[in-house]
Amino acid sequence: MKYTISAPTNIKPYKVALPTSKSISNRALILNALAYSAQPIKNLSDSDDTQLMLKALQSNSNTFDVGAAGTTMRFLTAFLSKIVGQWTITGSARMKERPIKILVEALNQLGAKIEYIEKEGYPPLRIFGSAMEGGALELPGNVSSQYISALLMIGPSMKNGLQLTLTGDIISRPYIHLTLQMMETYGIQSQWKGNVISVPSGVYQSTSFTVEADWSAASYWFEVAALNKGCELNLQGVKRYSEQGDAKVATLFDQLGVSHKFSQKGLLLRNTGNTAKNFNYNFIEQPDLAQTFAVTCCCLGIPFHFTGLQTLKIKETDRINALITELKKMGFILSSNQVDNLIWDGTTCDKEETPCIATYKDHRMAMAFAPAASSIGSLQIEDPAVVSKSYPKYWEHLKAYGFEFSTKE
Ligand SMILES: O=C(O)C1=C[C@@H](OP(=O)(O)O)[C@@H](O)[C@H](O)C1
Ligand SMILES: C=C(OP(=O)(O)O)C(=O)O
Repeated sequence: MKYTISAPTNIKPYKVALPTSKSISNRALILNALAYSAQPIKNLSDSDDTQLMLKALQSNSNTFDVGAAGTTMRFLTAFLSKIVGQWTITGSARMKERPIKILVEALNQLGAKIEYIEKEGYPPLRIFGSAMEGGALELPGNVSSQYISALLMIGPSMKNGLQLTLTGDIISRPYIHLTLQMMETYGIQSQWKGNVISVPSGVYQSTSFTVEADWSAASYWFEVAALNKGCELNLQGVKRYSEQGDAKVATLFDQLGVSHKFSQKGLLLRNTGNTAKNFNYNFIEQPDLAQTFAVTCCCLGIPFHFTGLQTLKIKETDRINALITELKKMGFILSSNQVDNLIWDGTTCDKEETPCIATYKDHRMAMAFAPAASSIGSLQIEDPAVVSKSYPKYWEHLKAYGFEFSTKE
């Protein structure tokens, strides 16, 4: 299925009921389970990734399919390792290509027993769960922070707690801080000094928890504001002092012609039209924002140099190549060292008349490209249902704002 999306003809102020964060929801579900808490989590995300976590935690089966949900795969692998029994965990075809060896080796060193069912280093996994000893461990911090968050959350349940020494350049740090901060909400205080994180052995306390709105989802609305002259939006539910690293989107978009103001009524965005000449940024702490910025900068004609993208190749798709291929259809020639950067120096080529954007089973490809209809008139988005991974109501909200849609099978 494909959507053909056309730019809104009438720009009117719009209030966006943002979805809540899948990252926070999935941590809350694991911490609630570890705390044996019967208290409900308020505002739990309606995303596929969170619904898959919920289903797994409520299931009586010993086999789990987590689809394309990275956090669900990584957090559940650690969680199941400390529960006595034999478990199988699998996922989508792409999940079977996303590495998990660092986490598996760490868990095995801490006393778990995990085997690869198909390819060494990748899901599916067979987990023989048991009580874990814990203790000191060295772990690369430069591949995925999700391995670290997964280990930290089960740290208190290990006999000797956990002392993780992170090696290499630590990526996605805000997600690790988010984990530690949520563990503290559930009664366990850890320490992060230099590259060592220490978690004491202990017992989580049951608590009520409310999930806040998702700053990564908010980024697509900053893009809408940047690409529509006269645009005024009111984003509901985002916290000003959030632990979500993607909250950085608000100040970064100043350079892309969007002002923001926190008020009692919500976060107010306004198109100012004042844009920078170039945009250079290191996305090491906000990897999920890279696609939003690449598409916005191209549409605004702002050359860019992005660094810190070393995790993009192992996400839902190889996001570096997906961006290069799809932006070319819109007339923009990008380049990359195929490791950690993405550059647009302003070079253009002929644009396809109505570009048909492939989404590679990646929700963020669909969400980042759709607002580009405002700058090129119209475009097509393939497999639009992918957005349900983090933001199921995205299309409904874009329609309500004024984008026009037609469907093709
Ligand atoms: O912990 C989390 O909730 C996440 C961590 C990040 O992954 P990496 O640590 O693999 O970069 C991020 O890209 C992902 O969307 C969610
Ligand atoms: C990378 C992402 O998710 P995950 O790694 O949890 O699948 C994402 O949502 O952009």
